[in-house]
Amino acid sequence: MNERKILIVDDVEVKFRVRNKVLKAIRGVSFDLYDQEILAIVGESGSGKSVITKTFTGMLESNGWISSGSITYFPSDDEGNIKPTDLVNTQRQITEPQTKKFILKNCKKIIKQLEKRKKLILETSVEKRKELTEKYNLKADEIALKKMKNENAFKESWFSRFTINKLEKRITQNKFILDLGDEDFKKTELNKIEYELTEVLKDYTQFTSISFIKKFSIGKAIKIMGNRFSQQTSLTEKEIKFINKKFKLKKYNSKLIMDLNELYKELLENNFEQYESFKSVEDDWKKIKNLNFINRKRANKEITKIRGKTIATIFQDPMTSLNPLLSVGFQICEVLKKHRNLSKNAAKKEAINLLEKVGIPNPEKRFKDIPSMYSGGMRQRVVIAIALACRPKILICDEPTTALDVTIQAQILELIRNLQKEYNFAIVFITHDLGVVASIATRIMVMYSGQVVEKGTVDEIFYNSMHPYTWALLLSLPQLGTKGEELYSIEGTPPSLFSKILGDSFAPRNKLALKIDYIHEPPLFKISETHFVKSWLLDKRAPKIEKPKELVNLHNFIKKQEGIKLNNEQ
Ligand SMILES: Nc1ncnc2c1ncn2[C@@H]1O[C@H](COP(=O)(O)OP(=O)(O)OP(=O)(O)O)[C@@H](O)[C@H]1O
Repeated sequence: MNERKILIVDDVEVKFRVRNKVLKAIRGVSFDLYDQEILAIVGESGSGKSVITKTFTGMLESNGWISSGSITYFPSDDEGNIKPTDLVNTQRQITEPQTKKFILKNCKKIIKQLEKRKKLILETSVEKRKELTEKYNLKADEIALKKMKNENAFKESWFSRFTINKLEKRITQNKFILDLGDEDFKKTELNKIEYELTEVLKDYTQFTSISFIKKFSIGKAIKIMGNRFSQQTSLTEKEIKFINKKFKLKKYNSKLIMDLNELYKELLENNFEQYESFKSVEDDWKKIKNLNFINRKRANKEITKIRGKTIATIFQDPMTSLNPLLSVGFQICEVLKKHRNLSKNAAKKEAINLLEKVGIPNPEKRFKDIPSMYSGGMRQRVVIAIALACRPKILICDEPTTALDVTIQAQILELIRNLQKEYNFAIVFITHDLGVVASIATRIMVMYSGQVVEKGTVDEIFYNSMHPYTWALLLSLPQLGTKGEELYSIEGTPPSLFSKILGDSFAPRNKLALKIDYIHEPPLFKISETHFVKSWLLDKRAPKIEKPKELVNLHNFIKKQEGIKLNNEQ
């Protein structure tokens, strides 16, 4: 495997706006993609396999956004120079105004609610709590009585229904105060609020837009502070006056300004140890500062270039990428002319060459045919030819063989593998079928409810997997089934991504779940340089669990099987 990283994805979170609610589809995903490797992403439907790749192809739907994390892409140009590109920042610039508006509105709403809760907890004394409990218990009784006594009238009267609803709502809202028992409970509740506040502020800061005049004064204040921090010299009287007047006294409801104010205090005391924190705030500032019309246009251009040219995608349904009314040859030529600046004749010659490369018989003749005149497998070959026309550095294969029958599936896999060897691009191969990736991948990443739960080389995943979810995926391999018996399937369903997931998201479906799985999220345990597992079972204190017996001899079993062949065993 080539050691050069072509993509670094670090702690990425993706959210979607769905009918005024927020769904968190990706929850802190990190991985590296090496040049020329084949990385497979496996997991059930909805685990986030497609969404994570859309973050670097710039194809996130307009209701989605990357709420935190970084994605750096290191493509090399024709001269072999590498120019790192910050894909998160580029995409942030092109987030739809409507989505941006929603993010800010939603953040403001949550910040307000959290601040209110925090204030309530801090201000509510034991006596006050008692008084409230009595009052609301009384009200609750009152409502129950009213409902019971006057069921019909309640149904008919809009006003009484309205009042009772309002009262019930208020009781639920204040319920957590009534439930606030001892000081410890109060402290945990406050910690939770603080955590949630930092989370929303992360989003808020990234999408806040600041007026030109404010931008100027904040920018100048940051420049002054930057100089003082790096030179380790005190602020002059004039500088203090400027910051106090123009910036410090202003209340911008933003985390960045709050952080800057803290750092300003440190500077006033000549404490220069906070330089690192200052630099990270300065980085955040650069992102906010750049959110403007010109940069939006520039980012749009850059994303189109990346999307079309250097990172290409093949989808499950070839018709997603093909125009049914235009000839296949014309469609390939268009790409060649646009992305490789070829003349009409040269494009035609190259298109026929590509059709031949992907195994279309009689390419000169088939050049003029429209997609419906091709079979499913042949159409997928055409899509691969279009992807190749762009000379991609990364090829995303999103379930490219799922809709095809088994023989065609094997042929397409073979084709992708051969082309990868010839053209030396990296592949991210998405599938829910571990059997398919076994023969093609160098590394496998297992995803569950928007997180990576295990990643390793193909050998590590097949012969030494340690996460119960990976075991379940392996056990569902059709090749492991016994004739006449029902195939293994994972019980239950993944959690809703609309609400916050506490602890290990797989716990409710995992028979081996420990108590801690329901409380704390497990960290990613490092097993080897290439193998990582996100499960409390790997903690020193956890009971020793053996993997299912069916998987113990998987090595021998696979060797005997026709269906699966690991990539390194060819
Ligand atoms: N545009 C969108 N709006 C709202 N939710 C979305 C959107 N796109 C994806 N999601 C949600 O994000 C989650 C992850 O979706 P994703 O398509 O990545 O799953 P997947 O693992 O690729 O599954 P599949 O194999 O079914 O494609 C799902 O819960 C999905 O409903």
